[in-house]
Amino acid sequence: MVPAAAAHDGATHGERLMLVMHDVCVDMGRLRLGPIHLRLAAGERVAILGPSGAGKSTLLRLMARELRPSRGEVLLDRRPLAHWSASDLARRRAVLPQQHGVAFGLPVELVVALGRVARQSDGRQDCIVQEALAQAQAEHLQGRRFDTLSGGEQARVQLARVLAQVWDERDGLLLVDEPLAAMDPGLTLSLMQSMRRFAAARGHALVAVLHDLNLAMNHFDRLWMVKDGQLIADCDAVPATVPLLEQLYGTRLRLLQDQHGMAVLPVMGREVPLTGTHAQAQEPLQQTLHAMEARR
Ligand SMILES: Nc1ncnc2c1ncn2[C@@H]1O[C@H](COP(=O)(O)OP(=O)(O)OP(=O)(O)O)[C@@H](O)[C@H]1O
Repeated sequence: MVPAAAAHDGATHGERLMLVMHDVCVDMGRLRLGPIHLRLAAGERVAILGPSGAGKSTLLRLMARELRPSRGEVLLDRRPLAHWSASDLARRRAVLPQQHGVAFGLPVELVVALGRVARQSDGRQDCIVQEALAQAQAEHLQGRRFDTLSGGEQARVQLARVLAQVWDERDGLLLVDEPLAAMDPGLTLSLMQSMRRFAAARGHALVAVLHDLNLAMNHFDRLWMVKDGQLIADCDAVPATVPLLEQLYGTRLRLLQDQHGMAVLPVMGREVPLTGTHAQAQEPLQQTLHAMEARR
C-alpha cells in the first residue's frame, strides 16, 4: 500500500522528537509486524487504528518495551529503549494495557498507588492517588475492593493508576490500549477530555489504540493505521482521511460534520474493494494523500 511517510513524516515541524521506531519487526505467532518506521513528538496525540488482529496492541507493546523487537530499534529521547533502567522508564512512560489482569482483592487506593512504585520516597503519594482518582472520575470508589468493581469502574481505577504514574513528570508518554472501551458515552467523552487536559498540562504525548473512530477523529492529531502487521498510513486526523479509513476497514463510511466536530458512521452492506486487489481503489487513496501533501 502507500508508504506511511508519504502522508506524514512525524515530528518534522520543529517539535521535540520523543520516540522513534526504526525498521522495527517482531513475529507474533502467524503475524509478522513490521518493518515499522515511526516518529512521535512530545505532546502529540496519536490514535492507532486498524481491524481486529491487525497488530495495534503489539505496536503499542513495542513502544512500551513490553515486547522486544526481533529487528530494528525503538528510541525514547534518543536513547534505545533497551538501555533504559526499569525505574527510569517507569517514571517516564505509563502503559494501560487492554487487559490489566489485576484480579486480586486489593483496595482501589492501592491499585492506583502501584503506579508510583518506581518512586522511592514519595511524600505526595496519597495526595496524587486522590487527585488521579478524581481525574479518572473514580473518587467515589475509594475504600472498595478492586475485584468487586464493574468493568467500567475497574477501567477508571486503572486509568487513575497510569495518571498517577506520570503525574509529576514533564514530557512523558502515555500509552493506552482501548482505555474507554468499557465506558458509557457521557463518561467516554468526559474521560477523553480529562486525558487530553492531563497530557497537555504536562507536555505528555498520548498514544491510544482505539476502535472508536469518532474519538480518534475528534480528539487526536494523528492516525497510525495498521493492517496485517503493516503501518499502511501515518496521517493527520482530518476529514480527508475517510477514504483511507474505508480502505483500512474495507467498509464504506459516511462523514457527518458540524461546528461540534465529526462523526464517522459505517454504512451497512456497501463494502469497499481493498487496495492492492482492485486498482481503482488506489485512486481515492492517492488523491487523499496528494491533497495532504499539498496542504503541507
Ligand atoms: N503472545 C502471542 N502469541 C502468539 N500470537 C500473538 C500473541 N500476541 C498477539 N498475537 C497475535 O498477533 C496478532 C496481532 O495481535 P494484536 O493484539 O496486536 O492485535 P490488535 O490489532 O490489537 O487486535 P484487537 O483489535 O482485536 O485487540 C493477532 O493475530 C494475535 O493473535
